[in-house]
Amino acid sequence: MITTAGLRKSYGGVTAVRDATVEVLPGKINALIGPNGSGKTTFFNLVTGLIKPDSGTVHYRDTDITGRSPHRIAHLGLGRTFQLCRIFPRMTVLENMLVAVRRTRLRELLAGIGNPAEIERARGWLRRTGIEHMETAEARELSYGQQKLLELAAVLMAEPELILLDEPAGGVNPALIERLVTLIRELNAEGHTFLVVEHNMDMVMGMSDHVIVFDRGAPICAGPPRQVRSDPRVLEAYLGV
Ligand SMILES: Nc1ncnc2c1ncn2[C@@H]1O[C@H](COP(=O)(O)OP(=O)(O)OP(=O)(O)O)[C@@H](O)[C@H]1O
Repeated sequence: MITTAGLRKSYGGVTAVRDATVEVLPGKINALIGPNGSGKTTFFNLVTGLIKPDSGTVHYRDTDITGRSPHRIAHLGLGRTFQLCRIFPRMTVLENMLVAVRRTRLRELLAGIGNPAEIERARGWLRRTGIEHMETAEARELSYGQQKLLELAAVLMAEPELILLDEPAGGVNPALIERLVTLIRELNAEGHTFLVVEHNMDMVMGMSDHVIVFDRGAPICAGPPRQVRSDPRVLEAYLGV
């Protein structure tokens, strides 16, 4: 679904991503793992247009999206969350949902806010993420885990085909992680493809179909969890053995 070829990004003397030729499989739960600083977030930012590569290409299905702006890429059907949750803290939960939809023109945005059909759709996603009872609360009143669920619910308002999650379980309590995994599995069964960056290995190995491993900016192996888990290159990357 996403194919990158020879993707590269450097910051001064640091090469954050190098030789990244990666395939994100359609219809699957794909995971991207690797030690701290191995280039996962930079790779996400390159794919979603937040930063431009020094060289290499990114394709979404058959479309070359290299260097396109984030909103143009989002319009094609890519939705993403951030490692440090991005919501509007002083807006209510429902308002966060209504401003999140895939609209860039102010007129359309304002039309969505009072639109009963949009409000119903927003409530539907809040129900699915289990935070519908917080609808009128300001987003900052939610626990960190609930804020991450809100961010995902807001992403779902745009009905993305591919959903990229950056450390969805980071700082989230085990009960909410379980809810999140169930939701990811259900959404995947309904046709959404996932690419998830995550350090929680139990979560990654338990739910993913395809795991891509980065080390020092480059992909070192990819495959089903069982294969990746026993790959000596992965053990070396993590343990430095
Ligand atoms: N804007 C930037 N300026 C300078 N260096 C950067 C920048 N962004 C990333 N880097 C460097 O690039 C490398 C890869 O960083 P990146 O955040 O992509 O790794 P990561 O695998 O997502 O790490 P983590 O698991 O800790 O989130 C690191 O050495 C980092 O310090």
